[in-house]
Amino acid sequence: MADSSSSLHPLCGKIAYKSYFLRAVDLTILGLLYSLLLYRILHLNQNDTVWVVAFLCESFFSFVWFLVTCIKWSPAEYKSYPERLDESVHELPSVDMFVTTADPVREPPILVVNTMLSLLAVNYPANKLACYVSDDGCSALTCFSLKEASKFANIWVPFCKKYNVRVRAPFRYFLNPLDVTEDSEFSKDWEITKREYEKLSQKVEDATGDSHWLDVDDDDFEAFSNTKPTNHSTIVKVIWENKGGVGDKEEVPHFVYLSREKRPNYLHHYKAGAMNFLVRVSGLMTNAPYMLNVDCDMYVNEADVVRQAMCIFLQKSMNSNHCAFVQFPQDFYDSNADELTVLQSYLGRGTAGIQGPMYAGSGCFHTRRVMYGLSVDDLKEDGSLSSAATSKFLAEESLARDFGNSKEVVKSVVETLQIKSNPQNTLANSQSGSRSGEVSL
Ligand SMILES: O=c1ccn([C@@H]2O[C@H](COP(=O)(O)OP(=O)(O)O[C@H]3O[C@H](CO)[C@@H](O)[C@H](O)[C@H]3O)[C@@H](O)[C@H]2O)c(=O)[nH]1
Ligand SMILES: [Mn+2]
Repeated sequence: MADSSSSLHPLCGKIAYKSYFLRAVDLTILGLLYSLLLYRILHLNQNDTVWVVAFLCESFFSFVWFLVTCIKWSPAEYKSYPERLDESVHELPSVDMFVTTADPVREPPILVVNTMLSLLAVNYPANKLACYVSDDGCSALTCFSLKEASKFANIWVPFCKKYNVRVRAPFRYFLNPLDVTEDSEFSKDWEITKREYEKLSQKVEDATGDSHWLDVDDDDFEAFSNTKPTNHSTIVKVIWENKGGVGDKEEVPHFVYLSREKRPNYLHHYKAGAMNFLVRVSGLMTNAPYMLNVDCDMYVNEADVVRQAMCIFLQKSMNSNHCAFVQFPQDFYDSNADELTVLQSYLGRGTAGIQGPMYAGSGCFHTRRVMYGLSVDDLKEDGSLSSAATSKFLAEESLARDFGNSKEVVKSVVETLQIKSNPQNTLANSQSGSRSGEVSL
């Protein structure tokens, strides 16, 4: 699907931050720690409990410092060049974007709406993206808010792309007042978009306080009647389907609301269970080879995020199977998260220099094949399955054991494992009969 020419300009590069001075500092501290331990051992008096406890604590700290020194030894960072993507990749691959939410009170719908809007507005061909929101709260209010937000998306997404807005979550973007010296067309558009966002927020707020809107004769919310968050059938709703042509900037990506079946006495496995469900449903609907997961209380703060991830996945100077996931660092605006910055800049860069970053949950792109259990050893140079892997993964029994009885899901898994591009089904078809748990998962 994606093909990159033997371009002289790489799509990404690893920047090393090796520093002999920092290495010397780390080694000196390590040396001092070990001499302290030696001193403790030489003067160890079995009866002095305090001395023994101090020795044990210092031993532990020295061990941790040894690990930290190893991790920080060759720090590095990956830099991507998304501006080179179009010249070296003929056709960008599709990406399924997953948002998980669980509770409309702890995670207010306007938050989820902002996460989803920031994802819909990223710089990437809209017909290559699909956004799926999994709602473990089975909340009609969340569904209603997302439906309203999808109307606003038709204004917000073109606005972001026209003016190359950096932060594409409206609640953050509109925190900054309009600079009056801006050109008039922009300020007019800005005012209109802001007004529309305020209308949307007001609608969501009104609906939160008053459930009368639920009585409205709207088929969309019928599925929520007589449901409890812990006891209900599957609900799948295609809120917006992208039917536009290739590269039309004004298009909004596919957008689907899901609430997986839950029953009392059945473990639902929290976010992991929701992700599992998202992978299966998206496999039936869009089956993109890449997927991104974002928690509903986060948003995309870099519009080029998908293109940046693709630079790393599609870098041809490396083996095409070299990369299983791309993890973006998380940033927090509402808490004092200095310790996270320290973690990211020291340990994050350190692990990036060794093999790659650690998986940290939200903000991570995975290849779908890796999610289905493949590893580099199962693949040939060209990315196809080795003969051992073919018999291991494609045998009927192992497919049934790992992916269940649904023939449709198994078919989509086989297509993914064999990298066969499936003919684009319309979302509405794949959703047929799904109103109350009839989807075959
Ligand atoms: O039954 C559940 C419970 C949680 N969630 C969702 O899972 C996500 C994470 O849950 P949360 O309770 O917010 O976990 P945190 O500890 O805040 O998040 C940390 O742990 C998450 C799970 O590993 C990672 O995704 C995050 O990046 C990491 O910051 C949220 O979007 C929730 O809505 C569900 O979908 N279903
Ligand atoms: Mn959280």
